[in-house]
Amino acid sequence: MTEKIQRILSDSKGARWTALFIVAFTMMTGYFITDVMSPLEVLLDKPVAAGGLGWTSDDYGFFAGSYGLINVFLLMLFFGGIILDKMGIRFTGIMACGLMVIGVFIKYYGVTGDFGDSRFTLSFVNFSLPMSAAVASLGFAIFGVGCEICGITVSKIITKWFTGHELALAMGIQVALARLGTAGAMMGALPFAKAFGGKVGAPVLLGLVLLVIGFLSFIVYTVMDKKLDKSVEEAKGEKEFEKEKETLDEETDDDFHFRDLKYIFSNPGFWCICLLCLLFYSGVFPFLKFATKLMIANYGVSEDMAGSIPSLIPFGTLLLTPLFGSLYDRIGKGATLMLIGSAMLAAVHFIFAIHILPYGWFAVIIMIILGVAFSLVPSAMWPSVPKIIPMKLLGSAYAIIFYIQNIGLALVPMFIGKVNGADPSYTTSMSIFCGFGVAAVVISLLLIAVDKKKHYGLQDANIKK
Ligand SMILES: N[C@@H](Cc1c[nH]cn1)C(=O)NCC(=O)O
Repeated sequence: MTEKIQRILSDSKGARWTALFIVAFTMMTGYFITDVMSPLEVLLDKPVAAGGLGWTSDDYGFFAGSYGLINVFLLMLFFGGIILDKMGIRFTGIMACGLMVIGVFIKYYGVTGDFGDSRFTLSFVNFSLPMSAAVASLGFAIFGVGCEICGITVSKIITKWFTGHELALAMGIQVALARLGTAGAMMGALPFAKAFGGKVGAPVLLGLVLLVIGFLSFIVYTVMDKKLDKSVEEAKGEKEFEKEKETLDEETDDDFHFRDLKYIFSNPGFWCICLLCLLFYSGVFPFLKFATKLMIANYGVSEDMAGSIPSLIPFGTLLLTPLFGSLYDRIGKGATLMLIGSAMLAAVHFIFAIHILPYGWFAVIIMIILGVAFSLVPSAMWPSVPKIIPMKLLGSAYAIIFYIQNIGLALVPMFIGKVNGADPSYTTSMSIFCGFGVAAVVISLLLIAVDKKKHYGLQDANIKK
């Protein structure tokens, strides 16, 4: 038995954890860029003459939501999943990293170029943005395509290496490292920009450099991926082994057929996860984009410290996501973890909406609770997908989930930007975020019921004894 277990590369603990850390680093640099401008709203809305970019809260909302625009309206994420299942991990990963770098380059040009007073206008839909916001949004939208496709690729990579091992722990650690990127951006971007004379471009340039290093590390991963495939091929010759590693063997790119997608679309558990993902993440990522200014406006936190409080959310998840992931691996109860996380999300946003205790220390406590919620749901949600969907369709399944999630990531910030313009007290926007939490609770309950009926095993441990 032991002899057989050593036969493919992913059975080596060292090899699979090395692979994980390499791709997790790439994702971390992507997450840094995703949120590098989130704490900078206070600089962006200063007039051009005062060193800002003269964006309104509406302009900023559009920019924040532009991340998901191409993914949603050009169905890029959907195609990304199919490309992943058809063309494989190495091709798709490199393509995604390339898109991220191009996108950030354009975004950097958007926030540093001299556009004077020029505006980008679509008069037939009554739409107008400062040119800097339009160019930065275009870059962010291209980056968003790359980052999301890279995300589904990394999820598939982890499933490929960790199925039958510490799958949820590995996914938890990847997400935790990604959050380190978010936390670094939330904490560091504003002080870094200020250190460079309040220049918004400085932290973006830093992100660009990190991203290029992340791209290089993905290229290193492709060497490991090739070696894993080779070891699987070699092991395939042995019938007995083939049977044992059925799941991994299924993952040959030739096995993907479009007609199989109906298996995904007709799966009720899959739809519950999609909806839960849309609702839960709409209550977290878009909230992060506005949280720094909320701290200044409603909790009297100084501009320099304001980004640090929301950064507690991703920082909290650093330890907790792997911890809850490991709990799921060993004890199970994945659907229950998602329910508890959703309930906490609703409670936190309710507290923000009703403005009780407007002190910085109280905001810190609430952010920590949100950090726990933000650990519970992802640590259980992402490793639950392979329990519902077979390996050969996993790329497409993650892509569809991310696609639906991106509808929220694109539209919610745009909507909230407008809402905050009309109601700067944040009561309306926080009530909307609370509504997402309540709806997520309802879907989590539904998921528990569907799991009971269909026996997906979401409440079962992942590690087979
Ligand atoms: N689809 C991503 C969203 C994202 C945010 N920043 C970069 N990508 C996602 O949901 N990833 C999983 C997670 O829990 O962060």
